[in-house]
Amino acid sequence: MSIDSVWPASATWDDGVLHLGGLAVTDLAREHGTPAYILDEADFRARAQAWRDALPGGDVHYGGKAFLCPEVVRWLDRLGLNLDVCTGGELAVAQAGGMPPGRVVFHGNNKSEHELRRAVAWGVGCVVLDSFAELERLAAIAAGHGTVQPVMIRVTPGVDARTHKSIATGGEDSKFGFSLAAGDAERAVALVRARPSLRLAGLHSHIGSQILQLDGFAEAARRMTAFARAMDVDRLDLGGGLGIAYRPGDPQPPAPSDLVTIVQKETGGLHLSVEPGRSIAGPSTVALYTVGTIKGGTIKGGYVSVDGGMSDNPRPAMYGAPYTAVLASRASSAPARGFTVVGKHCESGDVLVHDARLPGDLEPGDVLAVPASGAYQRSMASNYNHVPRPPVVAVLDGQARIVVRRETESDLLRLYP
Ligand SMILES: Cc1ncc(COP(=O)(O)O)c(C=O)c1O
Ligand SMILES: N[C@@H](CCCC[NH3+])C(=O)O
Repeated sequence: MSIDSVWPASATWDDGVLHLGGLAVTDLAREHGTPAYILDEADFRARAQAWRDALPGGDVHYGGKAFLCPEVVRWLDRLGLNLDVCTGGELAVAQAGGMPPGRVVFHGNNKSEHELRRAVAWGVGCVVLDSFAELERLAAIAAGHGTVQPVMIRVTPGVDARTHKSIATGGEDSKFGFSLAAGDAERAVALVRARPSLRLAGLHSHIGSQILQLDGFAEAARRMTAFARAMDVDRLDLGGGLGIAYRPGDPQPPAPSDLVTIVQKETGGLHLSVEPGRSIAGPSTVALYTVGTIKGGTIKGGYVSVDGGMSDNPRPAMYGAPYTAVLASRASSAPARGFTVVGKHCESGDVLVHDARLPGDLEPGDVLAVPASGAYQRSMASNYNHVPRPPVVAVLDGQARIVVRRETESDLLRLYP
């Protein structure tokens, strides 16, 4: 199966049973339970490597918010990727995974004093400044620590990324960054240069996420390059944002090398960094669910309830994100019917797939597979209704390894004094 397909590279089908990393999902579901995220390790690494290869002279910082655990940090480290974190929690995972601090970039529009102190004390390679208040806070912390902290300035370039409004970040009206148009970005450059405890290491922009057309990246690169030249800065970080296909019929996203080529036409000789998250993690992982109940299933549609839901994938409820679900545990020749695949939460909006086509003989106990489940799913999972969060199981060459274990009710009860 091609790496561009909606399924991970190792996916094969044998008599109606999906195999990932050489293992039948029926066996994985039996051993690890459902819901579960099955991560194709080779697929993840290949996508990370494709970014690394696309930008040999620059830096690739994996956007850890898409999905992070210590094992993934170790893979990235060995592949020569750096890491973008945006909270103290993500920083802690970077530390736990052994990422050298100099290869960590620390983001966030409201980093706490405590988070900034930790970042400086650990020696993170770069803090991306997002506000004037933070600039002064960090300058004081670094001075107190007796260090000179490298920083980038996050610039809002005023570019429409053509994505869902909740995940667009580069327009003029954004909670992120310093406005280019209002002159805030220029003022921030001057202020950083006036603070002996800060060193300007570059300029940053990130226009949004799940972007499938490259023109927004090109426009951002054009504006950022002009600004960098005007400010005499020679390093640009253009953030993440490349989208993925969620359903078999979706347009194939551009390759990392396509994006880099387009952007480099604008940035000329400037040193370039990128921060891909979704395009590495998203397609690598398949979510498995077990069918519990079925209602209807007519031309008008019925409901298939599975054992997970908006707690392990809030994206359909939050962004109207489209997904597909397929029967993955047996062959069926029954004609397909329309179903809404829903979760087990007390919420009518608890929908995983709005317009699934599933065999009419679907029954409780069948396993459904949802591809493209690796980004912003486990990382955004919640304990709504006191549901323990699912595990992430990495598969490779017939071996399965738990890289995030399933939460238990004891984990949840431990919170209560
Ligand atoms: C600053 C920054 N960098 C990188 C990313 C990763 O983006 P994506 O997962 O869309 O590649 C994000 C998330 O949108 C971000 O906010
Ligand atoms: N959580 C969003 C992406 C946010 C990107 C982070 N800045 C999603 O699920 O699509």
